[in-house]
Amino acid sequence: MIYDLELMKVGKVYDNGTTAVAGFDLAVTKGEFIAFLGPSGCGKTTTLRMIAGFESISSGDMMIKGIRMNDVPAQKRPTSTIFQNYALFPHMTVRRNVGYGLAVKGMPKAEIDAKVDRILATLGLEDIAERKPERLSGGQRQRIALARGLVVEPDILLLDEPLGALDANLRKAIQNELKLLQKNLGVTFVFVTHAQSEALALSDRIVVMNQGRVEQISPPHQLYTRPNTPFVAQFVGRNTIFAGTVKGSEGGMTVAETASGTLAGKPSAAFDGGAHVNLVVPAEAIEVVPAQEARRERIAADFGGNVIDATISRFDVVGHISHLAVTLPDSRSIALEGHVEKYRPDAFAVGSQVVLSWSPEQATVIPAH
Ligand SMILES: Nc1ncnc2c1ncn2[C@@H]1O[C@H](COP(=O)(O)OP(=O)(O)OP(=O)(O)O)[C@@H](O)[C@H]1O
Repeated sequence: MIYDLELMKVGKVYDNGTTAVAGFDLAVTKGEFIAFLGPSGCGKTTTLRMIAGFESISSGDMMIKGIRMNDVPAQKRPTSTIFQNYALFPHMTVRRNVGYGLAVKGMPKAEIDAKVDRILATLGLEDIAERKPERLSGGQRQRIALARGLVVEPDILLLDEPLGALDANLRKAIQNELKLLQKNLGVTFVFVTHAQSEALALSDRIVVMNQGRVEQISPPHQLYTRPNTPFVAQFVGRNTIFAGTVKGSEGGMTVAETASGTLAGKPSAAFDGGAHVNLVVPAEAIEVVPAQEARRERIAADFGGNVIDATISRFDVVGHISHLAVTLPDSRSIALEGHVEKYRPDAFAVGSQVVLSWSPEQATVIPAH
């Protein structure tokens, strides 16, 4: 199979000796929307720049449509890049900004005009075609940058935090537009972000990076519900992690002994008895029951043994949502929420005892390291 983009053990060591990226493996099919997600400094931008050709590749191979690109200069690669600041030319009209990439390639004017008109129409920019970008809104400038990237008909569009300069509401609106546009055009997008909500909302698959390495590559839902590593469990979603050692297996679930008792979850790999593991429990999976109502054994039976005692340490109602904080016996605090009908203020007073439980299916057991 020929992929649109392939990274094979790609690495980057900067001249000062900094290893920014190591052993990066990824295969992207045509039309996929891929996000690189990770904390500042994890190597997302470096990887994007190596794909674009703005940064040399220190080791490994990078292929686009089966052709090795390591030594192909940036302007000869079938990629376009959109930067966070959009890098628009302030003195040029929108139309000239969008057509610039075609003009430098020496394309005849009539052909440029036809392509520019088409992309301006696709992005709803016809009405501002003769204006200059400095007089336009952030959202409009973002669309112009997108038009400029797409007009050259790249195989792969590379986007470096392209929504970072927009305010929260506009960001949401443009996210939806971007996703629709990408699906309609069928162009492969590789997108860098440190905002997990953006990666989860937009991508077909997310590459989570940490200290120059790939931690996990998964579709959003899987990444959110089934983290493979302790880093991903902490970085994505709202998970509580219980460290423990494996006792055995029961009905396909791994049972582990933890400081909070014997807990069970779905294994992410095969574990031997005694193996050090982390049991990852998403906040969404946790049920809170007042202790006086709680018939502990019944709940333990219903939830495959997963029961922990806790104390309510905060309770606020915002609109129709109750926001709870519960304190575990080991002093950790977990923030939870639910409809006010489910978590009623009178039943969950601050200081009252509660029982937390979750179904083992919804917890994931991962290696501790
Ligand atoms: N030109 C450079 N020379 C030396 N080191 C660099 C250079 N550019 C980046 N680095 C280092 O490489 C590592 C990865 O940086 P990179 O910019 O790729 O991370 P990032 O995940 O994109 O971060 P951010 O979200 O802050 O942009 C960091 O340790 C950074 O300090």
